[in-house]
Amino acid sequence: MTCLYIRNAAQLVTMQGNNTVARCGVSMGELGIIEGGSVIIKDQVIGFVGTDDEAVEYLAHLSDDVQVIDASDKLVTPGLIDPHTHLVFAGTREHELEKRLKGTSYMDILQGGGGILSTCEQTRAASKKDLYVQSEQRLHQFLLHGVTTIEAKSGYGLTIEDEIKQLEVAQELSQHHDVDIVSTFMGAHAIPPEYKNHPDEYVDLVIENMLPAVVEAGLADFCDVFCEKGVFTIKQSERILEAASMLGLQPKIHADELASFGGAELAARMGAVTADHLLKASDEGIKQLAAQGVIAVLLPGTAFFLMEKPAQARKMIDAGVAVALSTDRNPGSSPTESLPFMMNLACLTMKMTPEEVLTATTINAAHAIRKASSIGSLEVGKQADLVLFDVPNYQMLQYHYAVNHVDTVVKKGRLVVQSGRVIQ
Ligand SMILES: N=CN[C@@H](CCC(=O)O)C(=O)O
Ligand SMILES: [Zn+2]
Repeated sequence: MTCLYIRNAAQLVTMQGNNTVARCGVSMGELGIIEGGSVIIKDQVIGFVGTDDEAVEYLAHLSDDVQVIDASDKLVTPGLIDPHTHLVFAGTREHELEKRLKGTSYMDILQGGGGILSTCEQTRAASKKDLYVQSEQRLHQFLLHGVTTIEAKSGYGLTIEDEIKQLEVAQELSQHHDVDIVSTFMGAHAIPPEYKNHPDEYVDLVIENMLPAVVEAGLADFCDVFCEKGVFTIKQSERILEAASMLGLQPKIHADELASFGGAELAARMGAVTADHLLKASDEGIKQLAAQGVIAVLLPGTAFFLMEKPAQARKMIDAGVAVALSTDRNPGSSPTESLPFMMNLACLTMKMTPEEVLTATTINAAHAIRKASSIGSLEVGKQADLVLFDVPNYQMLQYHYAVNHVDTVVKKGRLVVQSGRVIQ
């Protein structure tokens, strides 16, 4: 057997420490850096993490062949994790950008039958094959940006068949692509046009038909709801998430994105795994998220692209909320796979530190999808997902911004990106 020896990194960001729960407060600033650090991978798993002198000693006792990757002028981190995407959908919505630039709001577009509903129309019309091919291209982009695991939501089907179709495509992609996918059922992403005048009947359909079908088919781990003024009410969101929890799906909430609506408070009350967006979260909501250990998944690219004020990340971190970051990849409010650019925006628009953004896209993002026991840090026994960035230190990722610094990606111990190109 051949093992992979990543040698002598300028900086090795391990995220070692107490990783039993998501990090909050000062521990979001602790990266567990080893200067001149090395990692040795055997059989998809990390076998050694330490200084290069220690690595040489460790290798002396191994009889395996060794493939060496010299990382001496590079930054090495855990594979980045994106805990909030709407990966599987058909088509694009560039015409909406022009409308928004001229003053029409995102919500006006949705309420006029466009936005999510126009993607829903295109997704319903698309074959599984089409959806697979379009989503696969997005996954390639994620990988090129150092992302090795993502969460992906349904929510552009809004019928049982079309929601299942999206989730099946995500499952097939996860089986065949190097990026791992964790799935979330989001039948409550919008009220479909056929239920426009009786939304509670759609909520009943989600609860009585869609949820059991999704669970029966084993297609999702989480359930999410777009809890927002003009979309799903607090009461409707609560009903759906309670029903989902009863069936074993863990709750997540699109909360307080466009209006202060009590979404953060609902997330805390329900013990949701995450509350996402939170641009308009109230002070009380922030306090309750901290008290209940709900992870805030912040999406600075969405605020940027919708030209809204970003979430109050500093206030949240100072209040003790554990923060994760994500692209929110979708065709309307965040058409990008660049998680590194989201990290830049988190620093530059929300004043998160370079240390905090790395925590938010590794170990805290792993907690946000309940995968922290296997990914999110470089520790012996964990899955060997790593990124080599062509920079000498972690601060450079935020300073030399909006540039893709990814050189090499290792997924489950295998080289999948080299010199910035996907290896087929
Ligand atoms: N806000 C709701 N859902 C997505 C946007 C989906 C879309 O516009 O297609 C979000 O998280 O931003
Ligand atoms: Zn979203």
